[in-house]
This record gives sequence, structure tokens and C-alpha cells, in this order.
Amino acid sequence: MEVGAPDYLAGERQTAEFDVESMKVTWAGSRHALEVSDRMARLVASDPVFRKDNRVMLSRKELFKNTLRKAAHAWKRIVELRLTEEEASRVRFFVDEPAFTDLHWGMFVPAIKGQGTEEQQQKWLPLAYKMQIIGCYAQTELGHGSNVQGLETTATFDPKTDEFIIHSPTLTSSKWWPGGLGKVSTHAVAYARLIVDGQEHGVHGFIVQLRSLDDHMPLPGITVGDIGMKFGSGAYNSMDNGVLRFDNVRIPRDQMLMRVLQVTREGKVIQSDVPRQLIYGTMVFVRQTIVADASCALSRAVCIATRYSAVRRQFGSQNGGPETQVIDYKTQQSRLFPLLASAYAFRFVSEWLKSLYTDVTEKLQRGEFSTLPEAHACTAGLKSITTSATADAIEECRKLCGGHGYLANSGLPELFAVYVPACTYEGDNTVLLLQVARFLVKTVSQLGSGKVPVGTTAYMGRARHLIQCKSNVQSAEDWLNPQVVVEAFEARSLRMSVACAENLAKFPNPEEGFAQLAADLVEAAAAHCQLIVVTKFFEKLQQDIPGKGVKKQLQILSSVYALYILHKHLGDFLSTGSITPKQGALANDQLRSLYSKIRPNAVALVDAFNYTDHYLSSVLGRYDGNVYPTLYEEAWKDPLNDSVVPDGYQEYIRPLLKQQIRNARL
Ligand SMILES: CCCCCCCCCCCCCCCCCC(=O)SCCNC(=O)CCNC(=O)[C@H](O)C(C)(C)COP(=O)(O)OP(=O)(O)OC[C@H]1O[C@@H](n2cnc3c(N)ncnc32)[C@H](O)[C@@H]1OP(=O)(O)O
Ligand SMILES: Cc1cc2nc3c(=O)[nH]c(=O)nc-3n(C[C@H](O)[C@H](O)[C@H](O)COP(=O)(O)OP(=O)(O)OC[C@H]3O[C@@H](n4cnc5c(N)ncnc54)[C@H](O)[C@@H]3O)c2cc1C
Repeated sequence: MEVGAPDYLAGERQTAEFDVESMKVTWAGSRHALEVSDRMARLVASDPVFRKDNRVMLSRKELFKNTLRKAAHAWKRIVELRLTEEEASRVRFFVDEPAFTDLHWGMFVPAIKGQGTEEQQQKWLPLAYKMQIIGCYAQTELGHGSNVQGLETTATFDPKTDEFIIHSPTLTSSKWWPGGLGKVSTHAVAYARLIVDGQEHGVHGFIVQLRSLDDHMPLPGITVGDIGMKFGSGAYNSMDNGVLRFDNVRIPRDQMLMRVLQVTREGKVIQSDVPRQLIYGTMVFVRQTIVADASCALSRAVCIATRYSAVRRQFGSQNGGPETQVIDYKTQQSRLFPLLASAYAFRFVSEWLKSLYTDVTEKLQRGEFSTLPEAHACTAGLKSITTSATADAIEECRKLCGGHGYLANSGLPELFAVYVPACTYEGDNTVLLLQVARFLVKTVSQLGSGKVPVGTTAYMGRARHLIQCKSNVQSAEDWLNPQVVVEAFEARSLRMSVACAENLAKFPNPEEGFAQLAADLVEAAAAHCQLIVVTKFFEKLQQDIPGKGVKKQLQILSSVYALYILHKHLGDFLSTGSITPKQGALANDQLRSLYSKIRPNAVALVDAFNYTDHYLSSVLGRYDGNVYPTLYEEAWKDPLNDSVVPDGYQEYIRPLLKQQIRNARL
């Protein structure tokens, strides 16, 4: 905010019962992370090249060129200022525009790191780190995305030349969707079925050069282009999602990523001791980062809706006094505050997921693979539930802002358009929950075998208790006890998984049973994932959290998140007998009283996200709350207002009007 400028939300900030600066540290993860983030946010906001308020007005070509300009400028600044990896990634975050760089840094580099041998890493990573090559992740095809084993592109080993021949045998085998592929990438990690000596060996990654490093023209045998406009204006259209076909393209043998499986000069196929599933490792990594992205997108929408709800007044004036702030309506609170609580919940579960991922990666380096299935289930499941909830929440925030939420300059329509494909990319959310369900059913089926479930399924080890326990909640206050809440969530989740396992056992063919019961299985998987989010929020509160009143606020938010989920899925809790209808009603009573506690802190709780006005890019979410004059000024900047009489008046409006006059005269 400019020094001396009026703060229309000052009154809201004064009622906060906690230290906002300390909450900023907790949200950022550490004082250091906050400092870096703050510095990079300001660096980006103060640089005119990173302007983005005109994005939705640009044509596709202008938007794309502008994105290239921003990406090049960001890279120049990163090199000039010798920014660290952490600082550079914050710069890209605050530039806030989907670009080929997301896939280069987010998937191409991790694929080589995770699936390449040491030699391959030494050869390719330095080039990628200096951006002397630009890469994308080319897995999905026109005909197959979810079903990775169904990919049709082939990579046939030619022992005569010591090469692989990469080929697209059908139309449906065309690579379709990879970001950065359409117009920018010089290289791809392309996924193809490995064929050696006529035998198939599953899908593997191959580094393929696509374009000349001299003039950017496609290399012989490569057909490549952009797949066209996507949902919304601005939004994800800054990304060149691409189509790619290979016509018997030859690459050296050592460009197959060979950490999992090696093909020797003689054409021998050697499986290393690394599990085959590591070929999917890049997706596990990215799913983990997508959970953190969910908390960012959600907090951004909630910040806009909360500030605007405090500014906006509607009805309720008494004796000529001001009307009621819409944030004071209980309905507004019951729609908004659970989303605020969810933003914090997703933040902390993503912190935990990152530590789980780091731990599993270290174990994999040491040749320990036992935690891989849990890492896969957690990343897949949490990616699924957090992105679905966030996409719904952004749309809810738009509605919470009434008519003005529908204006592009509220920031919410573009945020929705950019965000919503997160429910599909990196694994369709339903397909991913089915993966979690498989894991849960397997865990349940092993309960009798003496195998003790660990990690996030450890609670299933107490199946005997959880299958018949009764919640002892007697008052609304009892719902503030985390143990009571967790037990209800555990009972619901376990009972849903066990019911699925029992129903599955009735089918002679397990795969047929799984297909028939898929809808129930997805619900059981979601219940398990919600339990993880609730538990990790409560566990966060066990840590030392400094700052006046900060822990207290987080306790309130954790209860809101848990009781909101309970209220939303009351049917599950009741039908599994995990709680009684009376206890469900008490949870709702508690929720109402928690909303009142959040109310005086709401604006401060969104200030703690520490977003600059540049990052939010929302007239409604401005830090100073000066909404109306800005909306008014912005309207006049629309290109339609460049002329008072619009283009087309002479051709289309005037003849109409004249005709009416003639008709009237008749
Ligand atoms: C307002 C402006 C705002 C601006 C914002 C700016 C910022 C925006 C930036 C955004 C950038 C985002 C970029 C997005 C990039 C998207 C990239 C993609 O989509 S890339 C494309 C993404 N594509 C997808 O995600 C495709 C999704 N599909 C798949 O992942 C697989 O095909 C499958 C998992 C569904 C099945 O696979 P299949 O082989 O048929 O396997 P089975 O089922 O038969 O299971 C066999 C065994 O394997 C096990 N296992 C499975 N997976 C894993 C794993 N990962 N690990 C370990 N294990 C795993 C499984 O548990 C089972 O174990 P068990 O029971 O035997 O013990
Ligand atoms: C913006 C965007 C960016 C992308 N970027 C990349 C990229 O960089 N690289 C890349 O390789 N790919 C990329 N993709 C592709 C993306 O990963 C796939 O679209 C995604 O994995 C979903 O696969 P699909 O399109 O085949 O969906 P489908 O599987 O065809 O889904 C269609 C419907 O079928 C349902 N369905 C499918 N299988 C099952 C099942 N077994 N049981 C029940 N229901 C099922 C789904 O739930 C969904 O409702 C991107 C996609 C988008 C939208």
C-alpha cells in the first residue's frame, strides 16, 4: 500500500486478536521463507515487464509473445541478480503466468533427475539448468491420458545402428497436451512402448530433440504444433500445449532414461532393482507440488472474497446509519470461513506431504522401496481432493462477491480458468481416487494376516475398536477436542473401506467387483484423504507456534475445517454409525459459534498470506479496500470505451434506429 493512502479496512485490522506478522511466518513455513517470498514478490511487482492487468484483453498471439517476453526477462533477472534456486522459483511463482518454464523446471528436469542414470544426468542436466535446451514432458496422447499403459507411441531398438526408432503408428498415438511442446521446447522426455527384438517391455521415457538449436525448425520426422485455444480468456492460453508426431525418428540408445530398465549395446534388457513404478516418479513429484499450489490458489480467492465481503454493504441500515457489511451475514460466513480454514488446512497438509516425499526419495536413494505405495496413495489422493475443493471454492468466492465477482478485474474468473484444469492434469481426480481405493482395499484385506498397517493407514490397525466404537460427544464443546474429532473421522473412513472390501468379496472376479463398486470406492478414498488433512492440521498444532494468539487462531481454523467436512458429509458419518444425528447437530452448533470467533480476525487471517496487490490482481481484493473508485476508473480503461460511439454504429445500429423511426412514422 502507498504510504499515507487511506486504508478502508483499517477497522477490520484493528479487531484482530493475534499477531499477523507471526502468522505470516507460520504460513510461509519459516522466517527465512517469508523474507525470500516477500523480497521476490516486490521485485516482480515493481517491474513493468511483469504487468498482467491487460492479460485478458490480449489476442492469443499477443498473449503468447508477452509470456515469452516475461519468461526471458525473468531468466535475465535471475541470472543478473544471481538468485538462488529458492528465489528463482518464487520469482516464477509471482510472475503468475502459466508458461513453458513450468514444464521445463517442473517436469522435464525432474524426469531426468528421477529416471536418468548418473551419466545421463551429468550430460543433460547442466544444459537444462542453463536453459541451453528447453524441455517438456510428452506423455499424454490423443487417444490415451489416464491409461498410461495404453500409450501407442513406439520406441524400437535397432541393434544395427545402436539407436531407438521413435514412431507414432496411428493418429491416436499423436502426443497431445504437453505444455511447452507446441511452440517452444527444443527437447522432450517422450513416453513410448519399448520394443526390443520384437518383445514389448512397457512404457519408458526417451529424451528426444524436437527442434534445431540454430533456427528452431522441427527436425526431420517431427511434426509439431499448438493444440489451440483453451477455456477462458487469458488464463492457460499463455501455455503452448502441443501436438507431436514422430515419423521413424532415430535417437541414440543412451537417450532412453535407464535408471529403471537398461537396454545394452547387444540388445539385452536388464531390469534394475528399482521398482518399475519409478517410471511414474515424476508424476508423484508433481502431484505433491500441486497440493501446495492448491493452498495458494485457494488462499488467493479467499483473500479477495474476504476483503471484499468486509467492504461491501447491503441492507440493514438503522436510523440512517451504514448498511450491514455482507461479511456479517451468517450465510456469508458459513460459505466463506470454511474456505478460509481449508486454505490453511491445505497449506499444512502440503508441508507434511513435502516432508513425506523428501523422506521417501531419500529412502529410494538407499534402495528402500517399501514406502513407495503410501507415497503414491497420499500424493494421488491429496492432489485429487485438494484440487477439486479448490476449483469449487474459487467459483464459490466469485459468487460471494456478487455481480462484481463476474468482472474480469475481480481476478476470480481468470483464476478459475487457470486453476480448473488442475482437476484433470497430472491425473484425473477420479482416476487418482481409484488408485487410493486400491491401496485401502489392499490394506484392509491384509488386516487379518498380521501385517501391521503403518503411516497414514496406521489407524486401520485399530479396526477392531473403530468398527464398533461410539462417539462420546455430549455437548457442542466436546467437538473442540481433536481426539474426539479424529476418532469420528477414523471410524467413518475405516467403516467405508471395510464395507467396500466386504462388498468386493461378494464378486467372484475382483476386477469386475472393483468396476461395479467404483463410485463407493471413490467415496471411501476421499474419506481417507479428508482424515489425513484433518489429522495433519491437528498435528501441526502440536508444534511450537510462536506469536501472540497465532496458535489459538489455528486451533479455531482446524476445528472449522474438520466440522465443516463433517457437516458436508454428514450422510457418511450417520450411515456408518460413526456419530448419531444428535451429535451431528451439536457439531453444527459448534461450527456456528466458531464462525463468530473467526469474524473479527477474518481480514487479518487473509493478510497473513502476504499477497501483494500485483499478485492478487483483483480490484475487489485490494489491500486498502478502496474498491468503488477503482472499479469506476477501470471501467473507462476498457477498449470499448476508447470511443464514445462504438465501431459498427454506422453499419448496424444507425440503420436499425432509422428503420424504427420510419416504422413509427408509418
Ligand atoms: C490467474 C493466473 C494464475 C497463474 C498460475 C500460474 C501457475 C500455473 C502453473 C501450473 C503448471 C502445472 C503444470 C501441469 C502439468 C501437467 C502435466 C501432466 O498432466 S503430465 C501427464 C500426467 N498423466 C497422468 O497423471 C496419468 C494418470 N495415470 C496414471 O498415473 C496411471 O496410468 C495409473 C496410476 C492410473 C494406472 O497405472 P497402471 O500402470 O495401469 O497401474 P495399475 O493401476 O495397474 O497399478 C500397478 C501398480 O503400480 C502402482 N502405481 C501406480 N502409479 C504409481 C506411482 N505413481 N507411483 C508408485 N506406484 C504407482 C499401483 O499402486 C499398483 O501397485 P500394486 O497394487 O501393484 O502394488
Ligand atoms: C491444461 C492441461 C495441461 C496438461 N499438460 C500435460 C503435459 O504437460 N504433459 C502430458 O503428458 N499431459 C498433459 N496433460 C494431459 C493430462 O495429464 C490428461 O488430460 C489427464 O491425465 C487426464 O487424462 P485423459 O485426458 O485421458 O482423461 P480421460 O481418462 O479420458 O478422462 C475422461 C473421463 O473418463 C473418466 N475415466 C477415465 N478412466 C477411468 C476409470 N478407469 N474409471 C473411472 N473413470 C474413468 C475420468 O474420470 C473422466 O471423467 C495436460 C492436460 C491439461 C488439461
